[in-house]
Amino acid sequence: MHVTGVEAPAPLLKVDGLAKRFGGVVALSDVSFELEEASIHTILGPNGCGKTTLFNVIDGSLRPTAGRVEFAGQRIDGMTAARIARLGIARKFQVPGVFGELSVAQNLETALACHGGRYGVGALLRVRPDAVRRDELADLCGLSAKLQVRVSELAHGEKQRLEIAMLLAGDVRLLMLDEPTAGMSVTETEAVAALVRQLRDERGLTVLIVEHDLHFVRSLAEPVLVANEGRIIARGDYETLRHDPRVIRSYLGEGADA
Ligand SMILES: Nc1ncnc2c1ncn2[C@@H]1O[C@H](COP(=O)(O)OP(=O)(O)OP(=O)(O)O)[C@@H](O)[C@H]1O
Repeated sequence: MHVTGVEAPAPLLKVDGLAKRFGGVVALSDVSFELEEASIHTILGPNGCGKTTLFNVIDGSLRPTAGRVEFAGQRIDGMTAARIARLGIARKFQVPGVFGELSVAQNLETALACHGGRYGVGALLRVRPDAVRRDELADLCGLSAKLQVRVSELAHGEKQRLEIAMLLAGDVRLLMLDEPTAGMSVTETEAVAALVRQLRDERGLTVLIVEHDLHFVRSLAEPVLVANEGRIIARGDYETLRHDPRVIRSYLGEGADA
């Protein structure tokens, strides 16, 4: 619905006509979509459909062959990954990027010191940790009772949540998560879904997730983008999309009871 005279808010992320080729391989082809601020979207799609390439272009790891990416009204394709990160885009890879030999507290303090930007690497050890922010992040990822526990002793799901909290030590507006629930139990998966919703509801974060776990996508109950052969072929809520013949043909398969 469009109400005359009422401007829709500008999207936080705008992807327009994006294409990426690797020699003769077309990884992305005319991909366009927008993400509103404080929204959660999941990207579903078969292996090789271009999900990772899309993340790589958004976070500046790759330059697109054509098209543009705008973040908070600013064109970012072509910027370095470091500059894009400073603008407020954070990406979590599938394998938890945490320091196993350090405690939960030390991991969070390291992330805070790095994102502070005021300290050189050498000063990291001398800087007095911001205990208030550290404890706030520990609380966010549900690890307040495990601050002194060595991270290698945490469960897989706890490590994943810890890394998300570490990313939030910086000023993040868009969080990109690559299969955050891979290898998790149902309980752990639900804890990640709750955390993602909390980040959106309490911090106004925009979250873009690549995920194959349909239980997670379903329990999240947020809009889904379906990718196939380098294109976004459908967008909507999962309960509608799972009956869409294009989505069944390209991803879910006939007879899927997802
Ligand atoms: N650096 C590269 N050089 C050549 N081809 C590439 C490169 N990166 C990706 N591709 C190709 O681009 C296409 C999209 O790959 P991409 O990794 O983005 O898909 P994906 O949806 O993330 O797959 P998966 O779910 O398996 O991770 C594939 O055909 C892949 O082989």
